[in-house]
Amino acid sequence: MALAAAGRVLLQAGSRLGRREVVDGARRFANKRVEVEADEAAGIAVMKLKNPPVNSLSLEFLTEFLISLEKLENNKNFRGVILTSERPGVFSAGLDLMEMYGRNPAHYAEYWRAVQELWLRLYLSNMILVCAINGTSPAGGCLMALTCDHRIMADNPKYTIGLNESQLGIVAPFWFKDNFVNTVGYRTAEHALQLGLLFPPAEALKLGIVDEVVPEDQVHSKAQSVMAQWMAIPDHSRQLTKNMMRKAMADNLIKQREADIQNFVSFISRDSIQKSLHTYLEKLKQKKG
Ligand SMILES: CC/C=C\C/C=C/CCC/C=C/CC(=O)SCCNC(=O)CCNC(=O)[C@H](O)C(C)(C)COP(=O)(O)OP(=O)(O)OC[C@H]1O[C@@H](n2cnc3c(N)ncnc32)[C@H](O)[C@@H]1OP(=O)(O)O
Repeated sequence: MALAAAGRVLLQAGSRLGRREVVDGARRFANKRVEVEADEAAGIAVMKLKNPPVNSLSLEFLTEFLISLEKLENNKNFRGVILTSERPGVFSAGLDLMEMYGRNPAHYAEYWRAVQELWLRLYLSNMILVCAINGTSPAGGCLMALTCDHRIMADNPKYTIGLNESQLGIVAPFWFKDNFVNTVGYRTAEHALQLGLLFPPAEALKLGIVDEVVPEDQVHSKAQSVMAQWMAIPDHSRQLTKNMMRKAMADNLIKQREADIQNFVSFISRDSIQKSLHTYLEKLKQKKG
């Protein structure tokens, strides 16, 4: 119920944005920040993150992404989604720092609800989610990948993935942590989260953050072939199994959703945290100069 209500709010927000949907022979639809190549006959869609310059998860992006995902969820012909970046090199730079810096509490609350919604929708999706990680994927970008059923990363040592929040002076919330612990195990998570480590593909593979590393030009073909393997499993048994594995962790957030929002708002509003974000943003700017 809570999920459905939040979804409606996002849909309303989406229509307020007034984006015109572009339909190309019923096989492609796009809003400004997400491009969907939908092959209804095959039952597979490719969702491309398209929020330049670095696919940060801004409120507008989250709204548009959730609307696109819901369209696919509501069409029973779609059984699988491949998530990837339209801009090879960066899968996603994670949460949009500008949504968490210098805003008011009401904005922080709205933003955090949308971040929760993204995680819940992806984590509990009945569809098969394969992540084709064709670039760097820190923090919220890594979290998006962690919600998927299978992760394939491009073999480029320049790309990294992980939960680096502590390096920014912020803390990965409990549900980021739980998703990470369930993927890599407690000790690895404890170590990586405290240090805010980002891992290149080979190390990410060793730790189980990703399932496969393939040459950069094969990420998409590999994602398609993995999807074909998963599609061969009957939906009902796969979905029931997925739900059995994931429901408890998602319920844990659902039951304390409002408290988690309040925690986030009071944490992110602290002067000390705003100062840390300011310093980090300055560092990102200086890197350029
Ligand atoms: C007790 C606890 C209770 C409650 C919990 C509370 C806690 C808070 C937890 C919040 C969780 C947050 C998770 C996150 O996702 S935080 C975001 C982490 N992301 C990063 O650290 C990535 C930062 N970016 C980079 O490292 C690089 O940009 C990247 C490697 C991705 C790409 O490099 P490239 O050289 O290609 O581009 P840049 O020149 O660096 O960037 C281009 C412009 O984009 C801006 N930028 C980059 N990342 C972000 C971002 N995440 N959000 C907003 N903007 C971003 C960058 O500043 C450049 O801007 P301009 O200078 O061009 O204006």
